[in-house]
Amino acid sequence: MTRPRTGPVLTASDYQHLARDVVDPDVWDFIEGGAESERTLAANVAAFDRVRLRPRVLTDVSTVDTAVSLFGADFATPIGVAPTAYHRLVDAEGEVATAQGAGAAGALFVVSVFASRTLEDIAKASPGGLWLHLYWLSRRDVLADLIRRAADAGYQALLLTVDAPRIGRRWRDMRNGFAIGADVTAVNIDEAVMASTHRGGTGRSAIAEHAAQSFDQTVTWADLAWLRAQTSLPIVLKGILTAEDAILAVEHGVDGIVVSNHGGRQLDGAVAALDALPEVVDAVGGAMPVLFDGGVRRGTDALVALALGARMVLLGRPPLWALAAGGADGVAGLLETTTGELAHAMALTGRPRLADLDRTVLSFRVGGER
Ligand SMILES: Cc1cc2nc3c(=O)[nH]c(=O)nc-3n(C[C@H](O)[C@H](O)[C@H](O)COP(=O)(O)O)c2cc1C
Ligand SMILES: CCCCC(=O)C(=O)O
Repeated sequence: MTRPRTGPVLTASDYQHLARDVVDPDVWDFIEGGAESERTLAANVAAFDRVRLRPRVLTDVSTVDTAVSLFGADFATPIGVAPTAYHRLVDAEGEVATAQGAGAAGALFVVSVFASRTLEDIAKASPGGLWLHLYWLSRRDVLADLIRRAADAGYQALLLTVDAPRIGRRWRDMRNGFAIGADVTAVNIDEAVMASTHRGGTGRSAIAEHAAQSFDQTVTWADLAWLRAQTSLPIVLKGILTAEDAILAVEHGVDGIVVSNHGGRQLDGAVAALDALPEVVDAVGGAMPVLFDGGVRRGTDALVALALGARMVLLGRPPLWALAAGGADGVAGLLETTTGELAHAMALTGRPRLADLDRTVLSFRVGGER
């Protein structure tokens, strides 16, 4: 995609180019990179390029409605912000600015457990809906404390990421000896738990080493009962790619799932997120909302995922590009732009309501389905 160096910022790709000029090269690799050969990272984006749309005509598209509600909260857009760690790596205000931008756009913001601003400061600054993301840390006392703080601060749901019992082998980070700079910390977790994230070294990623030390790799479906007992907030699992696991999620009484391969950062060679979406939606059969992330870069991408049955789509890297390029205004601008593209695509496909979006809008086969 080409872009003028100056001039209006029209697309997510424009924010990406602007961000590249201002972000430290090692941080850029951390953001942009995926696991190993980055095949799944590439597949996520390529999957959208295989899809073409079947527009219907002569429907009244004078009003297009992108509003959606989830767990009793209303959002102006079905395009939200996925959990990503350490926003202060790219902006001094970090997650506070992201929350302001997402809230201004009426979008959901899922705050990473590795946020670099406190949950309370983010909540105070946020005019919109927030969820808290968790990794299953070995220290259950730390988890229980985070869950209590999230509820107290008004977070509306918990999102547990289940595709990262250990962190993917991200060659870029390993080659860079990537570590989190001393000025950026995961302030919501004990410094003692987080100390190793600051210690890089040749051939090693400090983040991966930290996860190996602090994540509980023994966790199974049975442990979800412990989480359920900690909170009355909805619990959403992120990182489901198969019908088998979707059915287990329903059986274990979770409240929602996110179809995701972690933006190609975990299992290299995993199925493209879009290709996994139809089988998961079909397996869930409407029992709970299915969300989606991975490779969404345009409104038409969001439309495709929504048409396959996603209730909401999340963006991972693009909000970081926008935050780096323009702070809170950048994040709001990105979400408003992408939502505008979605609304435009809904009008031009003759489907002015989200409820009108179904698989008849897709002409190419995705994940073995239409
Ligand atoms: C820099 C970065 C940090 C991330 N941190 C987290 C995290 O803390 N927890 C998590 O579940 N996913 C994390 N992710 C994955 C995103 O939530 C999301 O699944 C992925 O980025 C979506 O793909 P996309 O970047 O193509 O939109 C991270 C992704 C990036 C790029
Ligand atoms: C230790 C976890 C780092 C955040 C993460 O999940 C990612 O980089 O994808």
